[in-house]
Amino acid sequence: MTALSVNVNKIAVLRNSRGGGEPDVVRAAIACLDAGAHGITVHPRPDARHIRSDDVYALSELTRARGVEYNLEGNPFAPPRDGYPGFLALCEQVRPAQATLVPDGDGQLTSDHGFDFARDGEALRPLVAALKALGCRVSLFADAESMHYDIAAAVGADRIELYTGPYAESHALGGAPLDAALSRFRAAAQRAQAVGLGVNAGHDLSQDNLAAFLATVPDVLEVSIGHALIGEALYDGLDRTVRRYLALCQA
Ligand SMILES: CC(=O)[C@@H](O)[C@H](O)COP(=O)(O)O
Ligand SMILES: NCC(=O)COP(=O)(O)O
Repeated sequence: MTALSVNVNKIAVLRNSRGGGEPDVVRAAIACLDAGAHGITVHPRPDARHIRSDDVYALSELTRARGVEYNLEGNPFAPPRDGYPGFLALCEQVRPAQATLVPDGDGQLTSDHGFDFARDGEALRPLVAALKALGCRVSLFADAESMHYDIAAAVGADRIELYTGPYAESHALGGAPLDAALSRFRAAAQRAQAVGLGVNAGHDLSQDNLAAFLATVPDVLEVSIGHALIGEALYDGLDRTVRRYLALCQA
């Protein structure tokens, strides 16, 4: 079975658009967990465009109280700034069950690539060690095309998270592009698993494209899903939407 971690960034986008506290990120996370989600993901960004440090702390308390996985995603190389203590400092403060390192910058609309392990491996090694010393499982955001998962394993990572944005784009095209993407992601998961890494997946996964992905890519341990899920929940509600994703994860 694949675990579902719901990313609640988008609830914070809506809240921040007006200031104040509504919609409430913690209340939304509770609704997802009550529906059976296995965990909660957030990806705080240094510009605080959505999730802020106080959300990270509040969701840490919630996930700890509920005994579910907390997956904190972020760029470990982004320097601290006012209101953002840095990814490692946040992890020290809340000790998430899983820390997912993502090589993205403020200028990006959203995450759009994984690590270049041949280039970044040695810089990642001490960060992975520090996070593991805090008790976090460490996952590294990775492109399906990477031929260097062995380096991710060698620097101590437990898992990779396959960046599924390109898969979602190919799924929308269907036909040969979809078949090629499915083969590419299947081969990527197999290469990672062959060097001892667990495989997570995320970005732009949706009710439309998730089933084909999970049916083809072997042993995906966790998917983290936010943008599509929160959008779909506007029509159907969080409870029903999360339950539909869970059914897809368990199929
Ligand atoms: C790493 C990843 O794919 C997600 O964490 C995604 O980047 C969510 O971030 P935004 O909600 O800021 O787009
Ligand atoms: N790690 C991916 C994630 O948390 C959610 O990505 P998206 O579903 O918002 O694209």
